[in-house]
Amino acid sequence: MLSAKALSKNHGTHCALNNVTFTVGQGEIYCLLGANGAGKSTTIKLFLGFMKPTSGIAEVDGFNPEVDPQAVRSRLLYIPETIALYDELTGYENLDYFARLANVEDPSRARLRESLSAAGLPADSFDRRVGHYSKGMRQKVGIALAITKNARALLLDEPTSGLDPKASTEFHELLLRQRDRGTAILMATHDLFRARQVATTIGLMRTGELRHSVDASKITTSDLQDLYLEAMADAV
Ligand SMILES: Nc1ncnc2c1ncn2[C@@H]1O[C@H](COP(=O)(O)OP(=O)(O)OP(=O)(O)O)[C@@H](O)[C@H]1O
Repeated sequence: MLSAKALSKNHGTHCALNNVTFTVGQGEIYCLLGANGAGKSTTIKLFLGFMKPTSGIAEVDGFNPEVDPQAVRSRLLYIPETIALYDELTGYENLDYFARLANVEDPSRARLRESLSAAGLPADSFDRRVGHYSKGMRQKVGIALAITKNARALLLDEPTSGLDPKASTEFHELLLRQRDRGTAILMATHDLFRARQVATTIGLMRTGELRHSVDASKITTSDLQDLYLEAMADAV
């Protein structure tokens, strides 16, 4: 579903991403781990078409965002560290607005409310202004949009940064549910322990390179931590 093929990105003489190749299939979670500046966000932005690769391709369901931006956008949902919502609108109104923007045809009230509920928002919050939502609740509106839109892939850039442990646990449980619906999930994170818990595959990045791609079911948290530290120490 998501396929990075020899993906490279330079900013002038600075190489942000160097020949990165990996795939994320339907029903898989691929977590990108790495120090600040390793190239995680760059990878995500290339799939979104927010920037153009210097070489290589970031394909979404066989579509290249440079060639078929509409086809790519209709398949993806992006959740950044802090999701941008209209604080003056309610959770329901935000979802309705963004669903229409995403070309969901005539999203019914019942469907939108079901999505908010499936994303773990309590019914009494649907009609409250989002300005009064916690950060965890705001991120859930993003998941509700993914559900409404039936997004085939989720791109997440440190989505649980700043969430308390309970909210973070809930959010990761939601991701597992989306995975089980067949969604392909690519997530940049600094949370090694959560990555080990939820990922199908973990990619360890440093200075623009994908140093290791690890089957999450075949590594202990302690071994992953050692591998991470080893890869990062190598960068110094
Ligand atoms: N628009 C830009 N112009 C120049 N350099 C950039 C630009 N965007 C990113 N970079 C550089 O590219 C490299 C990769 O950045 P990127 O944001 O992908 O890292 P990251 O792994 O997501 O880091 P973080 O964990 O801090 O979010 C960094 O050295 C960064 O400074």
